Amino acid sequence: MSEVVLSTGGTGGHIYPAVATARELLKLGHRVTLLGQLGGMEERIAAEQQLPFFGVQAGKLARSGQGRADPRELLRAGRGLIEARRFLGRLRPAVVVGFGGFASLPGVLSAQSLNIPTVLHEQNARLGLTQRLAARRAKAVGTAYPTIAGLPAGKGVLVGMPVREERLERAEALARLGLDPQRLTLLIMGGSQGSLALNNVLPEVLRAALPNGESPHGPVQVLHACGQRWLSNVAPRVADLPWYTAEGYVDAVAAWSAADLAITRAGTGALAEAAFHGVPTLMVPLPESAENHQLFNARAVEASGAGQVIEQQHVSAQMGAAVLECVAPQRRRTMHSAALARTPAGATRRLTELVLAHARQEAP
Ligand SMILES: CC(=O)N[C@H]1[C@@H](OP(=O)(O)OP(=O)(O)OC[C@H]2O[C@@H](n3ccc(=O)[nH]c3=O)[C@H](O)[C@@H]2O)O[C@H](CO)[C@@H](O)[C@@H]1O
Repeated sequence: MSEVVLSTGGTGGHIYPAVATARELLKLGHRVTLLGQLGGMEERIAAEQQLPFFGVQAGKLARSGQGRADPRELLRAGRGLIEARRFLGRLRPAVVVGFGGFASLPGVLSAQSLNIPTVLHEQNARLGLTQRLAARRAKAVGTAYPTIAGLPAGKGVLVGMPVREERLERAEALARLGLDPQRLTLLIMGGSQGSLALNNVLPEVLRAALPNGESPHGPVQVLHACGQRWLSNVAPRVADLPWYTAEGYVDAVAAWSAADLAITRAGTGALAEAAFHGVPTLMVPLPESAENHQLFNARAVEASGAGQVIEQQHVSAQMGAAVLECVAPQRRRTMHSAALARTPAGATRRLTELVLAHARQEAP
């Protein structure tokens, strides 16, 4: 049995893979602690999931990946390093796993300074800032994509992105969501908060592209997960369209099980779920994502044949035609197979195995 510390925080994209790995380690009889920012989202999620948590201060080393950091943030980062070092020095875990994001930095760098083995998980197709600082001294970097920009040679091991490996029958999923089984289902999912840029244009673009919800390849319905705070803006604009449903937040397992095609941002969480469910995606990368990593994610999926990139400034002009092309049966089948070929099934298990392979053996 090993003591494992999982260092994570900041956004769901960094936290949920850590939670999945922690659960798998517990199942195997190991001890785990989540290490993150005091008062961060990770502290709340750890409590909900009943996982032990240790909080330290954390600070951003750069503003959105560019520019100089705020000196107060640097001070917090420095204090976090001292606090994490003290904690790890006492606990002496067999391995520390870093999931990226500024909140994971104190745990990973202080583990490396104490010669505790570290393994990283990079969720995006471009190595994030925290991971760049830690990759050279890490034992290995588990990756969600086959090729990662900025990764030192010989460190990467493709494990995939941990996702909820649950699937519903299409008919059951459609019934749960109150959707019509006779229509193809187009899911719009902008990320956990929705996407203002997609919300602003897609209702009108799709109204024009799919008159009465009809396409040359059969009737289509839209399920638009627009984000809770945008619902009062989006819902009235589609209230007269019986084939267009706007929801603040949808049950992701049901939505992906029902979908035949999706329009998404290019966060790895959503893209990995799309692959698990075999759903082709028209991806609109978030231009403001740190160091434009979503464009790297989207290009990787596009290269696999499972999706198509439409940059944000071209959504109004190009999305309608792209949807009509992708509902054509032959194109949809090809993209569906390419999506399934990217399945992240087993990612949690593979990452856990990688972590344990580098854990220091306890003295007999
Ligand atoms: C803005 C930003 O920088 N986002 C990053 C963040 O993703 P972030 O966590 O913001 O977004 P993702 O697309 O990765 O995941 C969104 C998650 O929300 C769920 N969902 C969404 C809407 C809904 O109605 N119901 C629902 O359940 C989706 O199923 C998915 O699991 O971390 C990811 C992994 O490091 C990165 O790839 C993303 O680029």
